[in-house]
Amino acid sequence: MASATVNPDLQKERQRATFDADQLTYFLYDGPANTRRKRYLQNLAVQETEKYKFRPIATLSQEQQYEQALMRSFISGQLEDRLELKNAKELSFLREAVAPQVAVPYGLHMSMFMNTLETQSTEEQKARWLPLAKSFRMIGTYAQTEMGHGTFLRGLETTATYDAKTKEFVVNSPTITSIKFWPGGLGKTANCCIVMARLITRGHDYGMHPFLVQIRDLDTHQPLPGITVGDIGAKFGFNSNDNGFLRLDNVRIPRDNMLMRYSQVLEDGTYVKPKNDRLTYGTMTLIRSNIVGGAARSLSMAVTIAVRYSAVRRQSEIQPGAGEVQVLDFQTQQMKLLPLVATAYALTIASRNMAAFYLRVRQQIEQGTLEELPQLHALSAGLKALSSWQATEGIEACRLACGGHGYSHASGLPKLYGTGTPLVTYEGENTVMMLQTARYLVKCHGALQQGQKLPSLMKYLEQPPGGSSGLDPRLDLSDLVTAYQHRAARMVSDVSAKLMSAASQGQKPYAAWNSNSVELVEAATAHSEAYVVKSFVETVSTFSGKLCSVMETLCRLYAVRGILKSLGEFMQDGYINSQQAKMLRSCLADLLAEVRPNAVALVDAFDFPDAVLDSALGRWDGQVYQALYDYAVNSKLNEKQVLDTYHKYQRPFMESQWKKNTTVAVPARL
Ligand SMILES: CCC/C=C/C(=O)SCCNC(=O)CCNC(=O)[C@H](O)C(C)(C)COP(=O)([O-])OP(=O)([O-])OC[C@H]1O[C@@H](n2cnc3c(N)ncnc32)[C@H](O)[C@@H]1OP(=O)([O-])[O-]
Ligand SMILES: Cc1cc2nc3c(=O)[nH]c(=O)nc-3n(C[C@H](O)[C@H](O)[C@H](O)COP(=O)(O)OP(=O)(O)OC[C@H]3O[C@@H](n4cnc5c(N)ncnc54)[C@H](O)[C@@H]3O)c2cc1C
Repeated sequence: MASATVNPDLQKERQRATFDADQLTYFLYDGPANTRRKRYLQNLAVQETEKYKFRPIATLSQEQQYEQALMRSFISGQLEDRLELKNAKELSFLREAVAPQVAVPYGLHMSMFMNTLETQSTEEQKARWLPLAKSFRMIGTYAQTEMGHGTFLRGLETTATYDAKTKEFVVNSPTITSIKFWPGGLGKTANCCIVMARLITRGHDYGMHPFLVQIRDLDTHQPLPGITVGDIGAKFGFNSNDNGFLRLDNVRIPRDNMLMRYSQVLEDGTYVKPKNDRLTYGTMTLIRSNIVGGAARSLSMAVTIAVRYSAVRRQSEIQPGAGEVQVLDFQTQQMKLLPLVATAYALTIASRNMAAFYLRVRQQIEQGTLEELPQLHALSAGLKALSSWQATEGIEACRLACGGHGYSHASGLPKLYGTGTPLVTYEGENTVMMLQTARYLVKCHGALQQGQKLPSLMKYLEQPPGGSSGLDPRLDLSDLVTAYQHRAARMVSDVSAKLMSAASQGQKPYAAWNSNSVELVEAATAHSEAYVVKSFVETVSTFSGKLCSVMETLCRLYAVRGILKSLGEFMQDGYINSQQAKMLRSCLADLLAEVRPNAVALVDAFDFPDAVLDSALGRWDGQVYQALYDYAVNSKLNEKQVLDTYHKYQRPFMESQWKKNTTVAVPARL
């Protein structure tokens, strides 16, 4: 990433780094060869996309955004074919550079639709559908959420009623609230979808199951009879995606359009139960695992922008008369940004472990072993929630840390927030996800009380209550992990005790659950944080040399900042005492100062090309003022010096005001 003139402050930042940022980049992208390949693909994608001179997406109408997103996918498709790309990671790097932070209408086809076909269809169904889906003859989406229900899946109202006479299902949206609402790409792009509907056969309702429903003609793209489909209108962000609605009026589909890998309906209408009825939820679990990595990447982009800008931005003095300083030299600015750099790395590492765990359990499921499914569900739900909360809050904090220019779309930060914040809601609303994790934690606690052994991830709950932390100013990494585990174990134990005590006083379990749900969410958050800290510590311990010491410092910063944010939870049972709390506060200041010289190198290591950051403030060369000026000059409003609106509205308005006082003498020039 060479540039003719790099801002001297950024240049100095890079020279003063105490470690080789490339080594960290190699870690992030799995070695030098893969890094070179990633750079090659992204450079190519950027060069190709630049030819189209796309206008910034924020300046476009909803229709234009949708059109631009489709064009970007078209460019990506051409490149993918030319390069014969198959590898999932390579595809994701290419697509990231062709459509940076653009929610493309085929997103749901390529993720949830394909995955549901692959994991929930029989071999015969796969043979029938996958070639059509892979060649984009079928373009699908995942239609689960309805107007009335997104979270409570047992409340879905869409029905698929089996008609044994014709060997068909009749799929129906019986009420306004049963209309499918929100699925990505559903409005205008998809010609079919997985409809999640309540299966009814022989008069019995078996709950939510997946069905393949064609909604548009494969040739004319016109909606089929019985289908009312469209776009749901402008949203907070994501406007390049045609999130849609779908109303099904007694639409008939063949029996074998039900995805029958796990449960089946035989020709005579007999229902065959799955081994575990939660297997139907499998696609959501995959996407939740992926969201952890997506959240980490969005936050990494935001901190890259904010840290580089803070190194370039000079404003105010620290020492009177000594000249204006880089705003990154203010301790308060370091406090805003450096823990977020640490968070970006912490989540990146956790997401890798999450992905590996997902793959392992998925392989077991393929072989019919479901033992680790509850653990996978609990971990993916908790990490999905934690990572998307931390990333969303972090992106907004980065925007605020960039002052006025952060508010401009030129900063790239509003776009990151717009595509980042729905992660909190979709694929399982975060509070609801934390409560799922809490449900598992309480179960584990109960199992422990009965003397059962816990799975490895939960072993830490076995530690005896009480005790005190060994934390001292050396901030031993294992002491930090133990502190997080102790806090989570204590919170799980406390809230479990409350539930048991409520039960012994005759309170119904559901009522006790609800009246303790704030604490349950807190306990699940503590558990998820303990996992992230442990993953971070275990990973940095595998580094060596200067990189190791830089990453250990960053890891300490993440952990110490987290303790101080929730200090009450660590001190409640006296595990951390007030002396240690004081000590941690001064350690935090030291850690900020220690990370400061490496701040720019740490974000450089994420290796985002400028086009991916799409930010005037986050440019690699630091030429932010020229970029901001270019962005301003290119505003649509500047295309003409005097706009038609001047004659249409402004002038008549001014004249109406002049009439009120005709005696004012108006000079030719002011
Ligand atoms: C790019 C992306 C675009 C976006 C796309 C979307 O948003 S698509 C739309 C995304 N929409 C959403 O994400 C919707 C979010 N809502 C849901 O996922 C569910 O309705 C629910 C989990 C909230 C409750 O479900 P419920 O009422 O059926 O559950 P319950 O609480 O009564 O628990 C029963 C048992 O099931 C277990 N279990 C649950 N889930 C899983 C799982 N995945 N795996 C394994 N197990 C699971 C649970 O642990 C419990 O086990 P236990 O303790 O009995 O042994
Ligand atoms: C950009 C975007 C894309 C989407 N894409 C798709 C898609 O492709 N396919 C699809 O099917 N859906 C999609 N969705 C829908 C999404 O999955 C749902 O919005 C999500 O699951 C949350 O459900 P909800 O909207 O019903 O929220 P609600 O459940 O109504 O949440 C409202 C509030 O109620 C609280 N609440 C609800 N239940 C509980 C509970 N049990 N305990 C405590 N609090 C509770 C929540 O915490 C929240 O604060 C998308 C949504 C968005 C924003």
